[in-house]
Amino acid sequence: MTTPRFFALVPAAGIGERSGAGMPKQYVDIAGKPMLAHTLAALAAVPRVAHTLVVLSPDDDRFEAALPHHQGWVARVGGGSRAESVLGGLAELRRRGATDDDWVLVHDAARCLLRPEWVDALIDACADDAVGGLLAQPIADTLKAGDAEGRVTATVDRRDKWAAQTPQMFRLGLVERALTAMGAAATDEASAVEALGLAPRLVRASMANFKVTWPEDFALAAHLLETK
Ligand SMILES: Nc1ccn([C@@H]2O[C@H](COP(=O)(O)OP(=O)(O)OP(=O)(O)O)[C@@H](O)[C@H]2O)c(=O)n1
Ligand SMILES: C[C@](O)(CO)[C@H](O)COP(=O)(O)O
Repeated sequence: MTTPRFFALVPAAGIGERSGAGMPKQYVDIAGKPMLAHTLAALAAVPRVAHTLVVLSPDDDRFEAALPHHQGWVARVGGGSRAESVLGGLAELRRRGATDDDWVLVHDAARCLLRPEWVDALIDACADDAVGGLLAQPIADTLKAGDAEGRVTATVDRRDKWAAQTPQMFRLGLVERALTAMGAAATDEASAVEALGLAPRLVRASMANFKVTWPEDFALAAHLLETK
């Protein structure tokens, strides 16, 4: 049996509607570079990652101008949901030689605060795991359920709750089967794997690995990148 390799897959085919940026948020300039460039630089600094594949929308006409010196793998195989974009990327990894047993670390383009040491920690924790796992943060705040009027309907027991982050690391064959079965309803890879009856490993991460989602997140990300 050949030694499994580690590939990173970065879905970057979203439109960033919640960000209010008026353009796909992965191309918004943060601390002097497009958000996506920060994300890719962190993954490129992990020697165990053999290749990183960026998944763009088939309509993307910004990538080459935004990242003119990029030399890594890029494919315009994104879909209408994050899960479809990841599935398109997995098929592309196969076309480029990846096989069922290789590990794939799926990481949101929008988590541009990623640090190489967090990726290494995930790989160290999961490389010998039968299922795989994800970076995640135990919930520190009291957790509320709310209704459409913005009123609390319940306080949710937070003791076993974690906020899922990325990268999420699974074998190519497993994550492809899981996402194919669950489809667009899968908001992350782990939930699709869970639906197969498996229990991904939770690897404690940092709050700083947050996903730039809302308009105010750009300033926070810029501050953290400028002061790191
Ligand atoms: N059809 C999609 C939707 C999302 N993504 C990617 O999945 C990651 C996480 O998604 P999210 O933060 O929700 O990004 P957007 O979908 O762009 O944002 P929004 O939901 O606000 O439109 C992002 O890197 C985004 O580019 C993708 O590749 N393909
Ligand atoms: C994958 C993810 O970042 C884990 O928290 C999250 O589920 C993505 O959700 P989004 O609605 O696509 O931003």
